[in-house]
Order: sequence, then structure tokens, then C-alpha cells
Amino acid sequence: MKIGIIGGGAIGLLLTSMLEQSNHQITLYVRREKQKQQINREGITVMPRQTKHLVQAETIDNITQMELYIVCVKQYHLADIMDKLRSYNGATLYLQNGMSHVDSLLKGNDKQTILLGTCEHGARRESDHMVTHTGDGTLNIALLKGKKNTFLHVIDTLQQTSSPIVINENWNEVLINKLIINAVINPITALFQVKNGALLSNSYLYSLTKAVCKEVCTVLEEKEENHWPRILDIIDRTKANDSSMKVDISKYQRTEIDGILGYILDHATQEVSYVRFLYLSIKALEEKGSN
Ligand SMILES: NC(=O)C1=CN([C@@H]2O[C@H](COP(=O)(O)OP(=O)(O)OC[C@H]3O[C@@H](n4cnc5c(N)ncnc54)[C@H](OP(=O)(O)O)[C@@H]3O)[C@@H](O)[C@H]2O)C=CC1
Ligand SMILES: CC(C)(CO)C(=O)C(=O)O
Repeated sequence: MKIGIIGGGAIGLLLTSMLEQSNHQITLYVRREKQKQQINREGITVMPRQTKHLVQAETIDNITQMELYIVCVKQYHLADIMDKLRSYNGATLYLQNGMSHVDSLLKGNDKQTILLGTCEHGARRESDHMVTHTGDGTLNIALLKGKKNTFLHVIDTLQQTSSPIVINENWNEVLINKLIINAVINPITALFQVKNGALLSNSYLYSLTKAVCKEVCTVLEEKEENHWPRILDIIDRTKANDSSMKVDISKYQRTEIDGILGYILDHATQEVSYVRFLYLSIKALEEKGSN
């Protein structure tokens, strides 16, 4: 299969290295010529095992027809990619956190087969051609729209990589489960600049986390008791980690808050004051960082 991976960041580099070990023809699409040249010259190195993978990189402006695209850019860069793929009729897998992309994908080209997924692997980009695999996980994948046969073919292809794949019947459930985790853990850890574990060890942050979980579940019409134990478990398992939003804020980078709490606010039918406060706080920190 001809597979194009879009975005040479942490997840794009990691997945490209995993797919390189299968028998498929892989092209990694990046947006900078310098990154393309470096990857074509030196390959991708995955830490901590220091495995080297020789892959082909190309710039996104030279994108050609593939049988499958895997989109690994941040939520806020999706509009550009969706525009580039608008007349393409093959299969595309989107792996973003958050949910604000779903409506545009549902409305777009009806001939496309669109898959949605969440990535439970942890990855950190060290340089343009080096990534650290910080935590093993699964790829949870579901069909949003399009051909079931194409979906099954894609799953079959991805099962040839070193990443475990979980197939889901219900895309909404897959994305909602991850959205709730990111909505509850990421903004609080980013605002207070604490590791995930502080949400359990600090009694005030614990109360705040529970209050946010309650509001988020109310908006999404989910039962809090189905999610709270799962959240506690993930916080415990990632207690020594910095959430992605905490890292973005500390590096003065844009966050994915719009696709996460922005989505919750857009769907709220009653006031959710903790969520609104957190959303405005993260936007304020983003604005402060951009000055
Ligand atoms: N990292 C992780 O552990 C996890 C990440 N995720 C999710 O995966 C998604 C990707 O995250 P991550 O890999 O960490 O993000 P990164 O910021 O590391 O990578 C995003 C990449 O997309 C590239 N990009 C942006 N616009 C374009 C474009 N038009 N064409 C080609 N490339 C483009 C960026 O290029 P440039 O380098 O030039 O800026 C960058 O390399 C996010 O939604 C994140 O929430 C989910 C689970 C875990
Ligand atoms: C699960 C969690 C919160 C781990 O840090 C995460 O997905 C993130 O940081 O974005």
C-alpha cells in the first residue's frame, strides 16, 4: 500500500518509523525543506533504543496520490490539510486530540473514507529527525464515514506495524473517551504547571479536577461515574508525566485548547464556570506567550 504520513512531529516521526518496518511504501510529508533533506539524509532515529529508520520524506506542497494518508498535525493545523485533501477519494486517518475537526470532516467530500483515531503512545520530538518513544500504547481506530471494506483494509495494513491496534465500532465513543481525559487533565496541569500526579496528591487540585470532570461529563451527556475512575487511573499511571498542554505553555507554544475545552464550551447548554475559567486562563497564557 502507498501510505503518506502528514506531519513530521512527535507522532508523525514515531508512526513513520513503525510503518517503515512493514512492507508498504511510506512517504512522510513535512512542511519544511530543511526537515525533508535531513530525514532523507539521516533517516529517523527513535530513542531510547536508538533504532534508525531510513524513510522517504517529501514536502507537503509536492503531495501526490496515496492509498492512505495518516494525518499527524496538531488540531489547529488541520484546516490546511483538509483543504489539500479535499478532492482526494481514498482513505484518511486523523489522529488528533480534541473533537472540533469532526463536524468539518462529516460535511466534507462524501467519496472519502474517513477514519478517526486516538493515539495512546507517548512521543516527544527531540529534533527534526529524532523522536523519543516515551510510552507504549495502542492506536484506537473507528470509521467515521465511507467504505467499510477500505476501513478493514487499512486496519489490516496497520496491524502489520509494531503498534497494537484496537478497532472500535463507535467513533464517538473513541473520541469522547480521549476528549474527557484531555479536557480534565491537560488544562489544570498547564495552568498550575504541575505534573499529572499533582492532581491526586494536592487535595485542592483533586477537588478542582473532580469539579471539571463533572461539568465536562454533563455537557457531553456522559455518566461521571463511568469516567472518573478511568481518569484517576490515567493520572496515576502518568503521574510523573508533563501533560502535552503543560509542555506547550511552558515553551510559549500554541495549545490544542480550542479543540478540547473550546469544543465543550461550544456544546454547553448551561453555564460551566470551571470549564470557562480554565479555557480563558489557557487562552490568556497563550496570548501572554505570543507577545
Ligand atoms: N505527542 C504525543 O505523545 C501525542 C500526541 N497526540 C496528538 O497527535 C497530534 C500530533 O501531535 P504531535 O506529533 O505531538 O505534534 P507536533 O507539534 O510534534 O507535530 C506536528 C507536526 O505537524 C507539522 N505540520 C503542521 N502543519 C503542517 C502542514 N501543513 N503540512 C505538513 N506538516 C505540518 C508540524 O511541522 P513543523 O515541524 O514545521 O512545525 C509538526 O512537525 C496532536 O493532535 C496531539 O494532540 C496524541 C497522543 C499523544
Ligand atoms: C493522557 C495525557 C493527559 C498524559 O499526559 C495526555 O494525553 C496528554 O498529555 O496530552
